[in-house]
Amino acid sequence: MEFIPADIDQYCVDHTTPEDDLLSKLNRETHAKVLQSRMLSGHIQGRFLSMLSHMIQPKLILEIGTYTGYSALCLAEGLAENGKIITIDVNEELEDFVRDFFKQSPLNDKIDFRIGNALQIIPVIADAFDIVFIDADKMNYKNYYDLVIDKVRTGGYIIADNVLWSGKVSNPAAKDKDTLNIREFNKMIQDDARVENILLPIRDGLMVVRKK
Ligand SMILES: C[S@@+](CC[C@H](N)C(=O)[O-])C[C@H]1O[C@@H](n2cnc3c(N)ncnc32)[C@H](O)[C@@H]1O
Repeated sequence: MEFIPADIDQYCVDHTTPEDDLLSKLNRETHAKVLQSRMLSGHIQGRFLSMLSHMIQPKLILEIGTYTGYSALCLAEGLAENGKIITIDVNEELEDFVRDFFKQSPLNDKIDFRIGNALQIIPVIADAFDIVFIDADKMNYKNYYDLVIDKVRTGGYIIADNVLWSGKVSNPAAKDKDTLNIREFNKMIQDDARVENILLPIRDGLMVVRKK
């Protein structure tokens, strides 16, 4: 679902810094070779994640849901010197594809790509995160949030993707499991006194949360 008219969307694209060659190739190859290519963040959201990362200059980013690595590469662009991004995905079938793209990036040394279930990997990470990007299975968004909130430094950020779920969140007739999960997640954030938050209608909706 498009939230803004196609001509305005195109105008935004035309007035946004283009993807670099590697991201453009990754975008193309994901669409040509990988199932469910809609999951890739894409140009505008990728530039937004990169911009946020440059503003925050994080030392440590956690990404939950690598897919083909597009958003990991965008987030890595703003890392502080000696900064690192840990990105986790459960899908081992994509591992070679993703590692091949990471190796072509000058940021490869800053990317710690882990294959496995994020629910099991996050509890054994001891460091404090400056940014967490939640972009995996929707039924576990609340669990991911609970797992990371104490590991985010004060003043750090959690960003969650797809929180508008193609607009279904505001349609009372939509009662499928993922919609209910995302709705509950959004309410949980809205009611959490430990954070302040803004829901931005970028692509499928980004919830940006700052830990007080
Ligand atoms: C929406 S895609 C991520 C897109 C990517 N962040 C981007 O913007 O290009 C969601 C990914 O989450 C992964 N995933 C689902 N459940 C997971 C889990 N329990 N642990 C780790 N990754 C998981 C899927 O394999 C899939 O690749």
